[in-house]
Amino acid sequence: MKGAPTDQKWHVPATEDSPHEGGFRAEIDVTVERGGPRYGELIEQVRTFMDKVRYANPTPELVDEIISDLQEFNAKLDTVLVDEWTSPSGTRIDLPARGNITLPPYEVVDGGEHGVTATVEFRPFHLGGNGVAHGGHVATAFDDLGGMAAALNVHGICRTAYLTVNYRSLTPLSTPLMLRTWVERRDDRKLFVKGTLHDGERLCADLDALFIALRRGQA
Ligand SMILES: CCCCCCCCCCCC(=O)SCCNC(=O)CCNC(=O)[C@H](O)C(C)(C)COP(=O)(O)OP(=O)(O)OC[C@H]1O[C@@H](n2cnc3c(N)ncnc32)[C@H](O)[C@@H]1OP(=O)(O)O
Repeated sequence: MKGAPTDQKWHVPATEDSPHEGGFRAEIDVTVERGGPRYGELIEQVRTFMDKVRYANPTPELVDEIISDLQEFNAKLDTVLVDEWTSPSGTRIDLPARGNITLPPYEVVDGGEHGVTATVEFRPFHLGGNGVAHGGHVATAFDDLGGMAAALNVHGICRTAYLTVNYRSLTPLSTPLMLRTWVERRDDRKLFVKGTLHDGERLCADLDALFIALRRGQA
């Protein structure tokens, strides 16, 4: 098996309280409570673990030991799996990147119909090569924060139709960067979104994207 796990049950069926099956919910059930007060520390430990894995050259014995520890952690989490809408990872709006472990951690400093401004710091595990960020992770940050600008503009969830990132200069790791996104033009359900990523005064990348506002109940 390469590239994706095929032996996992990822699908959690909808219930009456969570009638989302087959769809992309129009609202996100955000929270500052699920997972408890130390949930952010858990996410941070996971990110730190990924940083270490990216740069470690472990002995085979240490690999055996860590696999065994991870199997124990995974068995613990197997007992508390829920659906994507109620998992704190992605819905904890009080945490960087809503506690979403898959996103580069960002902190929104301003957001509204006019756009979003956030600080973002690519972690050591976001390495592309030669000590700088992988372009795909830069695109991920733009997708999420571009999508957020679109969502705030229409007060509803939007989907990416296209996303063009121009890489203007290298994007450093472990450095607070400034990411801005805004809706430049709206044409009914089409939101033309622009964005920039800066390291101080230096432009690292910019964004040209189209997001489509979903119709109610649209998958
Ligand atoms: C606190 C919480 C924060 C919440 C913040 C959370 C932010 C998360 C953001 C993450 C966003 C994602 O990654 S979403 C995942 C990545 N994206 C996807 O998987 C999308 C896959 N594609 C689709 O599902 C679909 O193609 C859609 C939804 C994009 C569009 O389908 P549709 O709804 O049926 O609409 P459709 O009629 O086709 O298109 C509507 C209009 O847009 C135009 N259009 C559509 N696609 C394109 C295109 N690629 N390039 C040009 N134009 C296009 C059409 O010509 C049409 O124009 P006209 O004839 O009207 O003029």
